[in-house]
Amino acid sequence: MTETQRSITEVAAGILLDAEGRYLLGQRPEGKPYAGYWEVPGGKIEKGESVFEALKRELWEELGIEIESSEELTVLEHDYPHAYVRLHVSIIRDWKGTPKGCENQSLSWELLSAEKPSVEPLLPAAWPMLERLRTLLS
Ligand SMILES: Nc1nc2c([nH]c(=O)n2[C@@H]2O[C@H](COP(=O)(O)OP(=O)(O)OP(=O)(O)O)[C@@H](O)[C@H]2O)c(=O)[nH]1
Repeated sequence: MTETQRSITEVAAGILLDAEGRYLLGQRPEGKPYAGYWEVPGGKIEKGESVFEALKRELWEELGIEIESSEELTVLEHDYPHAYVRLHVSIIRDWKGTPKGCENQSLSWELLSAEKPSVEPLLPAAWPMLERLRTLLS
């Protein structure tokens, strides 16, 4: 397949934001592209799913939490060697349950007011979404 024929992978990503101004990052498990990199929770949107439905499913599978609502933050695209990805990024302020690493992934709560996260490396496309969030909330 040539570059111009690359299909777009649609992804839903959810920034969990708590009352203390912290957001959640998860570490990509072994076996996935960019294993070991930190990311905002989420995953690929399946055929027939809305962004919210995908987010709800992914956050249940990955973190064991239930969400009833989300706020759209931004849509951004990133050209990776393995895929051309379009990320639909939402903010989630309310959820049921305590996030845990259901896929054995490590989790880290990070302060939005900090200059950069305490964990690294981050997936390249995670940086612009955090920038967007800071701009919105500042
Ligand atoms: N969840 C998430 N994915 C991101 C972020 N940034 C980013 O570039 N991506 C990209 O979006 C895609 C998400 O796919 P994924 O592999 O996590 O999706 P998934 O859980 O459905 O994977 P699976 O098909 O292996 O089950 C990957 O290509 C990943 O590199 C981010 O902050 N969060």
